[in-house]
Amino acid sequence: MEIRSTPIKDVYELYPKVFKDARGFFLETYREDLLEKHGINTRWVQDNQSFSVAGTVRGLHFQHAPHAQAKLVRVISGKVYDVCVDLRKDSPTFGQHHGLILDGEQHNMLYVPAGFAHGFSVLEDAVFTYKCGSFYHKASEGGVIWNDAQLNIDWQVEEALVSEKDQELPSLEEFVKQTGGGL
Ligand SMILES: Cc1cn([C@H]2C[C@H](O)[C@@H](COP(=O)(O)OP(=O)(O)O[C@H]3O[C@@H](C)C(=O)[C@@H](O)[C@H]3O)O2)c(=O)[nH]c1=O
Repeated sequence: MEIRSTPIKDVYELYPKVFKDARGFFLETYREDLLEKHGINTRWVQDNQSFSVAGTVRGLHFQHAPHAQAKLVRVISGKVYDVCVDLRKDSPTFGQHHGLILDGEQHNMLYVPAGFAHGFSVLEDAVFTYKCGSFYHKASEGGVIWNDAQLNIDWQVEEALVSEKDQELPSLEEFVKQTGGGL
């Protein structure tokens, strides 16, 4: 597995080695020792899975401290454009995002630290799965609107299918006011 740093500190892309043969393929989907080499010592406590039709956008989500979640995200089948947004107060890259294609061919992953909002758009019907470093805590859920003008994320979908809950998320500007500058 190759772990690559990104323009945003503490965010990593992971590319597992995929062994293909006549039966199909094999890959390691999680290696604690390799993540530890990058200072990632997250104790993963919850795994989630969702399925989304093409055109869906889920996000941008986070949980407030003390229930903030690191996430290790990947696609089992299909293709998404996955995005994390740096919302760490005082981070030099606050408000910047990192996006990449995750798909069921490369089986690549993104490590999203706590302090980031996360979301994805679905380019081909996708089964999405992720590990979480903290349990789901409904009262701590927060987010930023997916199509925020300041964030200016190119989601690569024409007509986005977005949940009612996600349509009501605040803008980045409102989020900054509410939180006094970030997470
Ligand atoms: C996230 C989550 C949701 N749920 C429930 C709440 C709700 O009734 C139903 C669907 O929840 P949502 O609409 O929030 O699901 P979804 O929009 O897929 O939420 C997820 O989006 C991506 C982008 C993330 O980064 C995740 O952390 C998570 O926030 O599932 C749980 O029971 N446990 C969980 O951990």
